Amino acid sequence: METLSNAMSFIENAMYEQIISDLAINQYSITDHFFSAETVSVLRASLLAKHDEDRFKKAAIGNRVNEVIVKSIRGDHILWIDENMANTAEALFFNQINDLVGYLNRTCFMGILHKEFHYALYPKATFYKRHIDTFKNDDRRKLSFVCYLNDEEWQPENGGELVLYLDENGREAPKIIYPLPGRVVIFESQIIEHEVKPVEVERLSITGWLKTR
Ligand SMILES: O=C(O)CCC(=O)C(=O)O
Ligand SMILES: [Fe+2]
Repeated sequence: METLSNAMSFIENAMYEQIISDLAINQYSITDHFFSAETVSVLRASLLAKHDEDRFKKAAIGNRVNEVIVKSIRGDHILWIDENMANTAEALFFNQINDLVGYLNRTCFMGILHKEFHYALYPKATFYKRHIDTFKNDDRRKLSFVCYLNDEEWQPENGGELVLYLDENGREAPKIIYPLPGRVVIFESQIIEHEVKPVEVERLSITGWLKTR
């Protein structure tokens, strides 16, 4: 039987603590090697296999009830990932996400109840113009999460930087982030405007949201 002290025992996780403190101070966090090289490599293979099977769709703007495809705003192709149908790679992904969510809820009472994730592939010359991740008719998205699945040789000239438009004492301060493999960027969905710069080389990622209610 589980004793009370077992139930309450808690192992502090330095990586998660860093994320929590970065989010509290800056409203965003960047974590390199959130996923191991092995996990990134199986997730990339899973993304590419499903893309080859033609399962991706052109991404739309708006939420699932009122979406439209506008190539002048975003040009990525996406595929939603169903946790209940996860393959081995996706199960590794969700294990780690669920661990993070459990930690956030236990330590910060964040009240994350739902999550949604999709693969994204940005073909050459596509981009995602400056936007915010919450919808007019739905503000449940609390934290935006992006994980990059590009290969190890990713170069700055490949483009596709994520730019976060931060506020520094009332002045706009763009923060440029390269989509390096295994890197995870988490930010406040309701606050931070951001964009994906045009890509020169196909750019691979998983994007998702941790949601309340
Ligand atoms: O891929 C990224 O860096 C960000 C993607 C994004 O902003 C989105 O899908 O809403
Ligand atoms: Fe976004």
